[in-house]
Amino acid sequence: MRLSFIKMHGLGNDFVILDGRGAELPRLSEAQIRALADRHRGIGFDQLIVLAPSDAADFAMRIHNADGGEVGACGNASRAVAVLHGKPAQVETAGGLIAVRPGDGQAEVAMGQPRFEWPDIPLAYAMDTRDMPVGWDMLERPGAVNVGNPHVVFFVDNDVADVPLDRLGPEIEHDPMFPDRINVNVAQIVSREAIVLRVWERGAGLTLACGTGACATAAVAYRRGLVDAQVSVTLPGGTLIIRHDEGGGLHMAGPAQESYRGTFDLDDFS
Ligand SMILES: N[C@@H](CCC[C@H](N)C(=O)O)C(=O)O
Repeated sequence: MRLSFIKMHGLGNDFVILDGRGAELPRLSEAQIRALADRHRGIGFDQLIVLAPSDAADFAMRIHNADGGEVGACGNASRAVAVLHGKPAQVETAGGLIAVRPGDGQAEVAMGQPRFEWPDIPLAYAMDTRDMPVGWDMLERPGAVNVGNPHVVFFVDNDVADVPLDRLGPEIEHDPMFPDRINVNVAQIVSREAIVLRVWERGAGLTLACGTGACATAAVAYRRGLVDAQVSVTLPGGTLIIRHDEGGGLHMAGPAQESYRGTFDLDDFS
């Protein structure tokens, strides 16, 4: 079966989007998604995004990591989908309803309320999620939050590039403390308005940017009183603006672009 796809990215975090809003698409297996995600033998992407009709919103967005697993949220893909849709919309995700508003080559997303209760992250057992009494090597006392997907956030004094995230990221992602695994954020607070961030993404590894990681980091930093309600978060792929509204809801703004369109034969990836 031949399928059309749209390749997009947000700050270099890249996606293959299958648009099933008009016609029903076959459900891809985890093995098929992994094969498609392979950057040498497949198309290559960090996340596969499948758009579908929704009874609860304008449309639904299903998100799969490169390892095939389905997850609740993807900030950068939400902006990409907003740009593709071309007008404001409510979008149903497994992590909840979000509202997207596209602009010229960029989009804003109302991501909803951050959740800080330990069962909501989830953690394996009760713990203060504002300042967790745990550590891995030089990464200590993180905060945790669920912004539609689970994140742990470490703050470091030095350059985030000095942290061996390729080694510590997978170790923390798979720690039994996180029963659903976890996205691992390492952040440096530059000022009350600016954060520098690197992210090891659950199911995708090191990416050039993670929108939910930026939201999670801003939320944990704001909860600790380290930053103002609006902050810029600079990742290897570029900068996002994250804002807390008066009700505590998170808003993300930043660029997203289409790269190219193509087709593939699903039988080649079975
Ligand atoms: N790249 C994304 C996050 C994608 C999902 C994440 N890896 C997870 O497993 O929850 C973003 O921009 O937020």
